[in-house]
Amino acid sequence: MTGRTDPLLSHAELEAALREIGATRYHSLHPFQTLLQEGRLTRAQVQAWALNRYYYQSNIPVKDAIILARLGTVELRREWRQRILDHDGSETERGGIEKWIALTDGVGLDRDYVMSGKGILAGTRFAVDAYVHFVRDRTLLEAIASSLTELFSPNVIGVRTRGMLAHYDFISAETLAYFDKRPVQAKRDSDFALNYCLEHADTREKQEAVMDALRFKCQVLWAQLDALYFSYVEPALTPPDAWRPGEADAGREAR
Ligand SMILES: O=C(O)c1cc(C(=O)O)c2c(n1)C(=O)C(=O)c1cc(C(=O)O)[nH]c1-2
Repeated sequence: MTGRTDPLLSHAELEAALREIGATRYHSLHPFQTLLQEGRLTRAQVQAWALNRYYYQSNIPVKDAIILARLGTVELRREWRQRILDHDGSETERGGIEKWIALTDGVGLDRDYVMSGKGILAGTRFAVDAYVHFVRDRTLLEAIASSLTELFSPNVIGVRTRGMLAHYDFISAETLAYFDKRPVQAKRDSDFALNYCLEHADTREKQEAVMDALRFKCQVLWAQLDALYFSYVEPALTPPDAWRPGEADAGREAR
């Protein structure tokens, strides 16, 4: 057992501890992720994933704007604002949110419905809102540490994209274009966040807080896939108010 009064970890030890948290808790290990990348979901189940994940995507620049406002120097803000640009885009470049809408278009969901936020699972909403509130309420160090799941995302994105393209005839490379730039962006962002955390966690207590923030964020991602699994795979108990297969399906007759 480790405690908050244990000695300070070296940078290498803290990094190894963070990587161990990812190796045992990241959403790449979730059964829903396995089904998704192995082509074992129906089109409707993939639609449920795309619809719910839009809520995560659309809140990423919101949480980054909260962090931005808490950063005390021009250099740090300049670094962090790139994250907001990546998602919100600009006059000349499509951002991640727009590309996610291309993804939900691609799987046949009505875009007004997707953007309205209607039909998303309560589990999705609670998990994503908890992430936004975490970066607002905790220390800046914890807020930055909670983005460290991105250390592990390039790998899962590669496996997921290759798997989906290979297994689903309704998925094209254009539909998944959102993921093209993410591994490079995620590496840049997580390298920066990791260095920040290694440098600023200068007591054992802060190092433990960084690890706890990463565990929390793994739970934010895991809980979203739990909600999808429970509601649309097994036992497939779709809650009242949640999207149902066939609803908002741009590929079929509107009802
Ligand atoms: O596809 C994925 O598995 C995945 C994971 C994560 C992550 O680990 O939080 C992010 C993303 N994608 C992503 O696209 C993204 O923009 C993103 C931002 C953040 C963050 O916490 O700031 N995580 C993630």
